[in-house]
Amino acid sequence: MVSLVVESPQRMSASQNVVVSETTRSSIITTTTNNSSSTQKPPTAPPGFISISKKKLLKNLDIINGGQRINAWVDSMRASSPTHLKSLPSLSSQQQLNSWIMEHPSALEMFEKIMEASGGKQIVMFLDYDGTLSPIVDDPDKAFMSSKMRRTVKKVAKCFPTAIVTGRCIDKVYNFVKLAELYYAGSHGMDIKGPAKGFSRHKRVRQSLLYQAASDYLPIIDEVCRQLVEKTKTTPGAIVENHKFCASVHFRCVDEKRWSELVLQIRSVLKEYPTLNLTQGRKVFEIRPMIEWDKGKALEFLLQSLGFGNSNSVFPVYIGDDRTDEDAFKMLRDRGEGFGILVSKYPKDTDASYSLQDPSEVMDFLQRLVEWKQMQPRM
Ligand SMILES: O=P(O)(O)OC[C@H]1O[C@H](O[C@H]2O[C@H](CO)[C@@H](O)[C@H](O)[C@H]2O)[C@H](O)[C@@H](O)[C@@H]1O
Repeated sequence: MVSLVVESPQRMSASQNVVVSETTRSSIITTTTNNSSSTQKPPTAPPGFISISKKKLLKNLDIINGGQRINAWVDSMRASSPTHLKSLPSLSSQQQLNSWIMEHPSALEMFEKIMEASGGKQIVMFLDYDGTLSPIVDDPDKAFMSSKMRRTVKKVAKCFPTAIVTGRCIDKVYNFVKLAELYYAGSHGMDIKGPAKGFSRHKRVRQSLLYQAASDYLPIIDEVCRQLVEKTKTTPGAIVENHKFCASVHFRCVDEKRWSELVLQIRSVLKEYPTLNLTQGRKVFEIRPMIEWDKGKALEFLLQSLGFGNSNSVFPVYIGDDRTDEDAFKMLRDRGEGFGILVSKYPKDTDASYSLQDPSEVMDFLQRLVEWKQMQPRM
């Protein structure tokens, strides 16, 4: 049994409540209601009991429940984006790593075998952005991809239909990638665009809209982002990003001592929005509409748009590093077509079949893919 370093072990909804039984509590606390008439005095509690109004009791219960939830969030924040296996004894961590690698071998080492498995089917490439095409950095606005990576992705797109699937909004990711020939699924797949008709390699053309799964949420996300900016401004290092159909609150640069304060701030905003979900990525909270749509659904939608809906002649390959990429890995496993590659140096619980260590290995893999394609006889 391998014990794993999991980036965001819990997927919790902001509206999920830990239920504390009132029956148990009533043995130590008696409650009084606020709707008793002004002439009626609330009954006094017998000696040894505390008298507390129902309103106050509910508030206190919420603090107790909230406290438990906040600790769970902070634990999960601590586990997010591990950078080393320090907490594990070195020998066993090496054994764990070896055993994980056996289960999720390097996509570079298995390259020939993977290509053999594609068996002449149409390869379609899906690429996550942060941590996959660009290295993870402190400032999300400075997550640039290298020119070499851009040239490589450009070559990949000449060989195979290629899509960027990201948590960021399309405009932001486009500013980093700058390739009009790609498909883009932004806001965790809730905003999908394709290369514009009449696309020219020489001039920038607007992508054409294919699907927006959460268009109703646009004003809500805008409002929530404004409130989150306001609420978190007293927490140094917190960064709020508006991704149009979803939002992110970064804690990579927030002092660990202030994490619970940040969770409280986020929760105090989200409690007014029961249709939004709170999940966690790499040192980031993700706020998303509570709808049945994710990167896996976006992948399926794109395959359908490309004419491979029920086809068994397609071989999709998805490369990603984060928790939200798991929905796409799972989709491929369930379809029994293609496979996922997880970008990680550390063992993680994943539905991906293969692994690559970091964006530079992703680039090597993509380059080999292009070379392999160029060697194939033309049909
Ligand atoms: O789906 P992705 O493209 O992987 O987007 C997920 C989040 O990526 C970005 O945050 C991550 O990268 C930042 C820059 O390297 C890093 O500072 C942060 O800690 C990472 O979580 C993006 O800024 C987020 O909004 C996305 O949700």
